Amino acid sequence: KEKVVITKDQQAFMNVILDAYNRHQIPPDVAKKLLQEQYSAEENFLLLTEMATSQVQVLVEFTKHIPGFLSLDHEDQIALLKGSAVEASFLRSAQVFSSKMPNGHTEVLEERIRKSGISEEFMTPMFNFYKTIGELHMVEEEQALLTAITIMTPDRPYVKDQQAVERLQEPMLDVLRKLCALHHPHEPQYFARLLGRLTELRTLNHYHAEMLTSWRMNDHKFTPLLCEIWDVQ
Ligand SMILES: O=C(c1ccccc1)c1ccc(-c2nc3ccccc3n2[C@H](C(=O)NC2CCCCC2)C2CCCCC2)cc1
Repeated sequence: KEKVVITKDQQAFMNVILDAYNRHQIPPDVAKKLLQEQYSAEENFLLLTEMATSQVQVLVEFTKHIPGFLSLDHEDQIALLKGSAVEASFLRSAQVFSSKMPNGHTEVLEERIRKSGISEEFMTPMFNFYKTIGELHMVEEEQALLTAITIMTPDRPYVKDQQAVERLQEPMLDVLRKLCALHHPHEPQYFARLLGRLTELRTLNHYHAEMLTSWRMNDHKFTPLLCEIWDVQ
């Protein structure tokens, strides 16, 4: 059984990503707000668009600190951000949902989300994703790396130099694999399960526009940034 060793360079690389991740996260105050009271579908949709708009802004800041990102072709930088923003917001939502809350609060939060206005058909896949992410009990390094790996996915639409993106994603996958072995020594399949969540994310991404336009309310207003990111309107 070979000893898993994280090199000093990998540790430094990891710290850059973790530091950027912790500095660029909107506070999970959306959960607090939701626990306070039940809002109408319109108010919830507005809350979602506000949260998602500020999350895209912090996602750009986080991404700029991923080693090598700023040296990519500028159009590819945009293609990677555009291609990963929805997945990053579901990943962040899952992390907010599975964060430690006082007893019974998660159930209230789930109830509020179920009644928020999202159409029924998307509840199961969304909560399946949230619960399987919660069951992984990721440490923050794993959360930060998983978000960075999601962003640095070579086969997003319109990416021209996929090899350049692969070269940036690989070192992050290497560190993540080692971290999984170190933090979850009794779960040899943990790394594979983590990457399996990225496949689930792509499924959610696949029907995100339909999810948004099927919110149970009439005119759905989006900010210009979200129209761009969400492919709506
Ligand atoms: O329909 C959705 C969608 C979004 C983007 C693209 C396609 C569909 C769609 C709908 C809800 C949630 C969603 N799952 C959550 C889990 C826990 C806590 C809040 C959550 N939310 C929403 C939210 O604010 N998410 C933020 C979280 C920070 C990062 C940006 C996103 C609120 C919005 C107010 C009403 C209740 C849920 C997440 C997603």
